[in-house]
Amino acid sequence: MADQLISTAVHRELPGSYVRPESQRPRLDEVVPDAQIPVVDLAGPDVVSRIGDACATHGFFQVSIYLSFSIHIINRSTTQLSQGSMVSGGQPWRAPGAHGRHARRGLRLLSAPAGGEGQALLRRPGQEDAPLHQLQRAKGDGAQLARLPTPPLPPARAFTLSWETVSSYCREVRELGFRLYAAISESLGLARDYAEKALGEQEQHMAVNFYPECPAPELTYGLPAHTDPNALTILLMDQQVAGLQVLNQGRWIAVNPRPNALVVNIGDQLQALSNGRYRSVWHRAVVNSDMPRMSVASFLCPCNDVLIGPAASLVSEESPAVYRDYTYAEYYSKFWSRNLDQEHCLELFRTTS
Ligand SMILES: O=C(O)CCC(=O)C(=O)O
Ligand SMILES: [Fe+2]
Repeated sequence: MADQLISTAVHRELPGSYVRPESQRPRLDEVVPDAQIPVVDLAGPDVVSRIGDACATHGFFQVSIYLSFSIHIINRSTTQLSQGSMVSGGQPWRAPGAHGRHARRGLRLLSAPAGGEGQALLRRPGQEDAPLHQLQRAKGDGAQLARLPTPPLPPARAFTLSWETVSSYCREVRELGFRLYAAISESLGLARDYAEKALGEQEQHMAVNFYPECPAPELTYGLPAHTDPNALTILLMDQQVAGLQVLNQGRWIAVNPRPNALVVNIGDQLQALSNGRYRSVWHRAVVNSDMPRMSVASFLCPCNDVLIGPAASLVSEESPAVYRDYTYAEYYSKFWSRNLDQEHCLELFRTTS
């Protein structure tokens, strides 16, 4: 038990508490199945302008990458999980303490059986070896998770990964994030180190999302529509099972997994910094009836007390500041004090002029 990362219930019937009211269901028949979000090859031509275009039009893109060992292993693990096999070896996952204060909030373990509701656990430093069922539910800075009701938690599935694999994955994704910050800054006409400096010392949070197969995907969500409150998110998706959907020009489009690619999206803080030119768009995860799905999200988060607002050189008489300055701490607490699928949280920070 102690070395199990994820365990969850498999429901044969969708429990009533997960059934969404008619008006809030995903309407899967209206989703565009084969739309493409932009793909950027970091080793290819015009990287900066392609990233800039993607951030302005979709807020989402896929980056083709060379699959390093750690990315490959994690990729294979998430995919094998959906195929029903176990992956084992080395130490279990634990809070990435090697990143010290960058990982203050620990590793979020989130299982969302068949709904926007689910088990939410936060593995804090010092709790690494606690059996999953004994972990505290998230509190304090993880308050957003603590709102979720607890489903039964039999140890149905598990996998373990070595500590070295997880920590080198965290490091590589962080480096990729900083490369992307540089390209994003340049595409806005800012110095290449603008975003990295303006957002202060970055925390890196990771979420492992596990979506069990669901008998009635049309009645519920894996993760309801939301925007990401942080600056930049890098998502490793199951290679076999689609589930991520993105709102584009008023329609939900399915993001189909690509081999050797990670999905990147602009979070609310880069929308603010770009004075609204780049978009932190609504996205959601749906479940499916045949296979479970897993995704691993890495969130680059600004320093809590740094002042965030539109970059000065993007503000002019013709293009006044769309948002007021605020600290990330203020933003973050506002974000989680509302329902996720209410209005875009940045609207609450709009300038009145
Ligand atoms: O599982 C997915 O595809 C989406 C995950 C996500 O949006 C998140 O963790 O914020
Ligand atoms: Fe998200």
